[in-house]
Amino acid sequence: MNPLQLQEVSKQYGEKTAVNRIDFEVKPGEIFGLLGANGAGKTTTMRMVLGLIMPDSGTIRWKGKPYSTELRRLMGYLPEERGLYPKVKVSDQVTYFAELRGMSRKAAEKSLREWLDRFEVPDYYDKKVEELSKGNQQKIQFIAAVIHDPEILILDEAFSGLDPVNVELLKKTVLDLRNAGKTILFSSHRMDHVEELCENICILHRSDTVLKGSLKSIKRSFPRERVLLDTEREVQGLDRIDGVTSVQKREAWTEIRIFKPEAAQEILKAASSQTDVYRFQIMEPTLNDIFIKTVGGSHE
Ligand SMILES: Nc1ncnc2c1ncn2[C@@H]1O[C@H](COP(=O)(O)OP(=O)(O)OP(=O)(O)O)[C@@H](O)[C@H]1O
Repeated sequence: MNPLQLQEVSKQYGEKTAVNRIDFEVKPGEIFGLLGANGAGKTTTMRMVLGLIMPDSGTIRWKGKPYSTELRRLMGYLPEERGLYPKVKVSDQVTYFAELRGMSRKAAEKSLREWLDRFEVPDYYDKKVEELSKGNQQKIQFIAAVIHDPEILILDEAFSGLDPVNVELLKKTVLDLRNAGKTILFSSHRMDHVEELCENICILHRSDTVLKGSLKSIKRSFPRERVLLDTEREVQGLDRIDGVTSVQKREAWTEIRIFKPEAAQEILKAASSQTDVYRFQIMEPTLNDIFIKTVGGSHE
């Protein structure tokens, strides 16, 4: 039985449907991607998973059981709206959160020191939150979500505000947590992060589920409409090939958008008849392409 199961879960705010019959399960050792444009229903879904709001209909089960306050200890949450107190010391603040989730003060202090060492910021222990940069406050918020070693972790825009080095650090940490068997619900507008981390995804659009399944199979179900071409000399006439939508020269290659699969072979023919071809690749769509195709143009 999977640790997190949602069946036909719906939530209304007055006349407004925020989430409409959402259905998914997350396995242990899995990072599940919850995606959607602004206002699609992601936060509402996460708040229901956390037991902060109750669904109007449908069921949510945590390790096979309905909600109880005991579950709070099982769950860790990194909210999109960060909630640290600026004037309070990191150690007081994080150990307080940990104690709320059932940890002893001593164990929380020990764990906090270990996390700060891991994130290479041991001296933050005695600092006030307001003394830290935004990105470093984010690391502390992350530690506050995981310090009590939760089994189910809900991460909403976990890497926002972080520089590329810190993004890698936190990404690796999330992968380590996955490898340790945690069940992770991951929401982000950064499709490249979702692509790197998630095995299965669900895309919401105006409260409805519009795409769900493994990232691999979703990608295979979309046409390949991008060709990368690198040649000795510039190839003439690519934009006149039937089925070509656009030709864009990048620094190291040319990217050609097509809407007919046959156009790819015509591109190769044209290129090899004119010059040496170093690279010709028909790319599968990126998650970004898929997202824009699925919800683009008509979100809130
Ligand atoms: N407390 C509330 N009262 C009334 N309407 C709400 C409330 N919370 C959310 N909504 C509405 O429910 C819908 C879903 O909102 P939700 O915050 O879940 O979206 P989201 O996918 O998390 O968006 P974002 O990417 O912008 O964070 C929106 O139309 C929103 O206006």
